[in-house]
Amino acid sequence: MITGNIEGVRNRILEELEAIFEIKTAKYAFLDTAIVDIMLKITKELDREISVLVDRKGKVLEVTVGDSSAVSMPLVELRDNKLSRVRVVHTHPNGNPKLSALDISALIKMKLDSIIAIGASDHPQVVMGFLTVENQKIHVEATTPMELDDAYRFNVLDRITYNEGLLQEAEDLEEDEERAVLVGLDSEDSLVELRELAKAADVPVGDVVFQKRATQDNATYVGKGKVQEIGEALQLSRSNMVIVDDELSGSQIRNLEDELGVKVIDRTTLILEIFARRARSREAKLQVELAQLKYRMSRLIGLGTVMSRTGGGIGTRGPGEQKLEIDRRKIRDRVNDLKNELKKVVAIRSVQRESRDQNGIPRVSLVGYTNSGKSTLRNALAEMASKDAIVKNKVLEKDMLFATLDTTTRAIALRDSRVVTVTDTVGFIRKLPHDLVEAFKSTLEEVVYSDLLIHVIDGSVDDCYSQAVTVDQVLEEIGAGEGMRIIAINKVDKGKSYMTEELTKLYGDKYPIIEISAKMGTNLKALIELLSDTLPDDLVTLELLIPYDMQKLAAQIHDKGNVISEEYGEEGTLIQAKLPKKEVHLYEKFRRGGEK
Ligand SMILES: Nc1nc2c(ncn2[C@@H]2O[C@H](COP(=O)(O)OP(=O)(O)OP(=O)(O)O)[C@@H](O)[C@H]2O)c(=O)[nH]1
Ligand SMILES: [Mg+2]
Repeated sequence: MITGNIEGVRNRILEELEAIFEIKTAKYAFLDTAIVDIMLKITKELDREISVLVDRKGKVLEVTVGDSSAVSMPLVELRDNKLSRVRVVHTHPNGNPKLSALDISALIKMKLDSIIAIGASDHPQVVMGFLTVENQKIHVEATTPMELDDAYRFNVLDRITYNEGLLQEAEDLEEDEERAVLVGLDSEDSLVELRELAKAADVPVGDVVFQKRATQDNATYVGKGKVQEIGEALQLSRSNMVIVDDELSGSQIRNLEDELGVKVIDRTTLILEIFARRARSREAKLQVELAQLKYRMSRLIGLGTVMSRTGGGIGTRGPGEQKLEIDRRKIRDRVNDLKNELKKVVAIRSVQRESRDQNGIPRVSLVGYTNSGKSTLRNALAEMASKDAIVKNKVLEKDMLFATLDTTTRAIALRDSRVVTVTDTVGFIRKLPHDLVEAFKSTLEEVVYSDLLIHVIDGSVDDCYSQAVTVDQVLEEIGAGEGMRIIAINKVDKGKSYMTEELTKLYGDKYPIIEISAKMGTNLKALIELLSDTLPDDLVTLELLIPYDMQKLAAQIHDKGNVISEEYGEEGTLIQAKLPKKEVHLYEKFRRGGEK
């Protein structure tokens, strides 16, 4: 009996198909040539797919008209790690032998021995897909398209029994782990970065699909054909999630999810997710949650407008719409709570900042593209020049994006015993969602109020120039474009990209440039020297008379400042010295001529 979509199919054709049941296929071959001939002939006549179910002995169990997913499974018990002992061989009327997303999902779901597609054209080619095991996971392997003759010579049985062996040996096959297919339009570079972002969020990447086009498709971001390709990539790489390289509207997300049947998230959502995982201070956590909620709300509104445009008739305020309303209200409430809490935290912080201001300690901030080595540099400087042990508090330095989410400040000592604070900041990144720049403004406020910025650049990558420009843009945007700056070209131990020359052209006239390796400690002393030279001198010249019974104090002055002259008088030692401004109050009682 022929199954499937046989409506309107003439008896003559059905009879020809019936003949397939009588033809036995040799054990090792994928299908007998006579069967393939009939399948190809009828596919052409009907312009429909013909599908044949064959068991491992070469016996045909079913012949179906229509797509292969319509094949009904024989009653085979599918125990774990065992294949179904049947394979599906079918034609593709469009002539393309490549396995479709449906083919692959049938292979996996029915644990078929194999799925084999024959492109029905004047020059038919064959692709075979098999289940195998890779890294403790079920994996689909597909052959490249073969000529029919080669396909007949291919020993399918060998391959199947070998793979089944692998399946049986494998214990605890992991299946439900998240894995993503990345999709982008912009540039391949941007996709490389998206891959790094996915890594930072601990999401393995199954495959990458790129479409060169200038604008997004309003409905599905990429074009129709690409959506199908994404579907295939999902199946082939066994991924269960799509990450898109741009911001999507609520309706784009919904359309893609409908068509692909997996979770779809956009670049911003991914970045927010990473921020959420890395945020450590109360303030950063609040800011991230706020940004996430705002973003989610804007997507909900997107959905809402779609609904109200299509609605207006029956059931305009159906359960879906009401739920959206409730969601929106809940989010709005939470946003207000967060904003209030954030205000308090920010108030506390500005008090802290004021007290630091009064200390008169110059502030240095490390800025730079993510992964440029800011945290490594801050640690190295702190270790080298810290005055007390408390400063040893190490920050996360990982080869991951956004290892640092909080601005973390440490004190270090310069020449002349001057102390400066060095603040590590969040790494910048291209296409930083605007909401996020807003949300992080108070974290970056530190940067705005800094006396000097050290712009750390990973000089080992060719992308360094455009990364530096991105950083400049963000600095401009937050109002930190002016002011003193040192350009630190980092990672020189890894070798310099030719693009560092362009950096010299860009910055050479404006800022001092120094090449360093934060990791190896190369040139860090010189960097501290440069800092001492570049920062405004906050030393004050004092004339002091120190009584002879207070020689400890005299020793301290030698320690902390630069002694210009020293005379021994009747009442004590007359010292002229440069001392840090903030310590002036310690010597108030002994001052002679006052500040100079
Ligand atoms: N070879 C080499 N690697 C370095 C150097 N400096 C930093 N790295 C490495 O680069 C990676 C990133 O360093 P981080 O200090 O975390 O970079 P970051 O700029 O703080 O990154 P974010 O906090 O994500 O913005 C780490 O694996 C470091 O070990 C260097 O001078 N040479
Ligand atoms: Mg860092």
